Amino acid sequence: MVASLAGCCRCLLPTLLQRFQLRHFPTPLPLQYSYISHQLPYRRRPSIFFAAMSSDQTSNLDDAFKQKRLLRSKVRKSLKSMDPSLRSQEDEAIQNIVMEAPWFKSSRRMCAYISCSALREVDTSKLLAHILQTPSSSGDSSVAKKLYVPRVEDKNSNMRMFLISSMDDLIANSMDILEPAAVDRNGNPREDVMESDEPVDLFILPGLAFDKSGRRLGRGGGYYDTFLRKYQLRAKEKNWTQPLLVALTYSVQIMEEGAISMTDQDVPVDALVSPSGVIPITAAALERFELSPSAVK
Ligand SMILES: Nc1nc2c(c(=O)[nH]1)N(C=O)[C@@H](CNc1ccc(C(=O)N[C@@H](CCC(=O)O)C(=O)O)cc1)CN2
Ligand SMILES: Nc1ncnc2c1ncn2[C@@H]1O[C@H](COP(=O)(O)OP(=O)(O)OP(=O)(O)O)[C@@H](O)[C@H]1O
Repeated sequence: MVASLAGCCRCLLPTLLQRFQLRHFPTPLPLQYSYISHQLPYRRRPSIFFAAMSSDQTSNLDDAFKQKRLLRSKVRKSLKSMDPSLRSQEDEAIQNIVMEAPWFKSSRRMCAYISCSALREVDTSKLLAHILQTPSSSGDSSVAKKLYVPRVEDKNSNMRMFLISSMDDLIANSMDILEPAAVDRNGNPREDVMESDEPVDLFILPGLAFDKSGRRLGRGGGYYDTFLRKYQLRAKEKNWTQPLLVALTYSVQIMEEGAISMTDQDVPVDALVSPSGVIPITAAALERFELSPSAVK
């Protein structure tokens, strides 16, 4: 059934994309990943764990991490040499595309990153300001959006996402990234998205590099992959629709397919937003972007 949906999406895709003014990269749906298999949480593990893996598996894994490191340093260089005026044009274009998108407008609960300009991340400041002012500007609390943002807990790839209501809720951490304290200014604990009884509709994700089949290269901490796996598990247990995973990317961060190594702990994204438009990848993205076959009259 999945295969037939994929085939169906593929043949309808050009018409749908033209109709909805989206960009298409010819990616087979659903995704087929050539994962390198390993079973353990993969912060650098003590060698006792590696004893359970064959030497081929460990060396494949080491190759994958080595390729990731090389690609990270290549992408960091291209981001550093990006013309600042091009960067701000792209920042503006990407955020406008998101804010105008129906799938963004209809999202009520979101997790998003607080961009760090020193890391040359796609700017989210306008987007976040827009999310935070939505209830007051519309005067209708029923359309209010809830925003959860990351906070690093430790060096073991643990991160939590806390509810904020204002950018004033944030303070710079040791990496100079703004993040919320676990308690608010009155000493009350903030709402942790993992403890919320309502599902997150949308994740806005950062990353260093992406490809058109949804592979994402992060900064190497494993924070997002660990968090997303946990959240997906919670959504499954609660019988919720899985959140849509959308990554923001400058043009120079989009790689040829196959350039990003994947391990089975990496969580692929559903769609990318680049300055040229939205790039839907999975059937879930097509559905949320109202591009499902049933949307064609
Ligand atoms: N804005 C933002 N917030 C985020 C993340 C992110 O990628 N972006 N994270 C996503 O995980 C978590 C924090 N993880 C981070 C991991 C590495 C670096 C960092 O500064 N990396 C340097 C290289 C450091 C080194 O190699 O020693 C870099 O990438 O240049 C920052 C945040 C949670 N919050
Ligand atoms: N050779 C290695 N063997 C085993 N684990 C490693 C190796 N190199 C790095 N790791 C660990 O794997 C984890 C994830 O690394 P990976 O490169 O996939 O992160 P990422 O996907 O870039 O990060 P994020 O999920 O935060 O975006 C990190 O905790 C890292 O310490």
